[in-house]
Amino acid sequence: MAQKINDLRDRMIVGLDVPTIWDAYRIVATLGDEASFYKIGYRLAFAGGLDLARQLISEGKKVFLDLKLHDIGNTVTEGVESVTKLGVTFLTVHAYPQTMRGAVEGRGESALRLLAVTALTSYDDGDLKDAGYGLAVRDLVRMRAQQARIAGVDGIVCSAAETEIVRDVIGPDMVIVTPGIRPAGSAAGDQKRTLTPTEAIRAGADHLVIARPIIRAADPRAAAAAIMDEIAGAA
Ligand SMILES: O=C(O)c1cc(=O)[nH]c(=O)n1[C@@H]1O[C@H](COP(=O)(O)O)[C@@H](O)[C@H]1O
Repeated sequence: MAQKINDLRDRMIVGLDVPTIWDAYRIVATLGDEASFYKIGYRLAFAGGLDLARQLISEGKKVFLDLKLHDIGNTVTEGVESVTKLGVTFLTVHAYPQTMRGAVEGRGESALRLLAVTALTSYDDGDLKDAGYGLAVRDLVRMRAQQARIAGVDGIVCSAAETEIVRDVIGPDMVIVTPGIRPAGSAAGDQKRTLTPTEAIRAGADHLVIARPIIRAADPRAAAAAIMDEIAGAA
């Protein structure tokens, strides 16, 4: 796994889940060298976040564009083709076979890496049942990881609690990206499948996605530094 990640700092991806690009710039300035990789989700993507992505990339940061695309295959292909021109590192799509095949076609030979979201970390077995699924979380994650490997995407988004199952299915080359990370003592909020940074790294996650425990901390830089210390200690 280590060969996929050149810089230990890249293992921490900070979610810029803030309302405006000015709030995002403030966080990036505050974190300084503590963070090298940022995630832009819908909240910012619909509020100037694509320009922010280009700006961050021009400053040497890496960007994960979290759009969780899901549509008919042709529309996904065309959407992903547009994203390849932004220069972002990661893009999320939902792990439905048609969607993933469409996304792989749109990615083509570009440098964009596609991540397939298996089962959202705010879901437990009961939430999946409510959504009409007859599978437990772990079984759905395993099935979708298998389908993702066959479709040819580049990585999996799952809870760190499922890294072992997923690694077993996808082999050593695809990346595993885990949100739902909570340092000991921090509020889970709406997340249901959480692990600490240390547990996630020890379980084999390549990248940890963390938003509220950093961006809503009284001292975001200290919070990010503490998480990086945990990552370095467990890696
Ligand atoms: O694709 C994601 O990044 C994602 C997938 C998932 O299953 N769960 C999940 O929380 N996320 C994202 O990861 C971030 C987690 O944020 P916090 O719970 O505040 O750390 C949010 O931006 C979510 O949109």
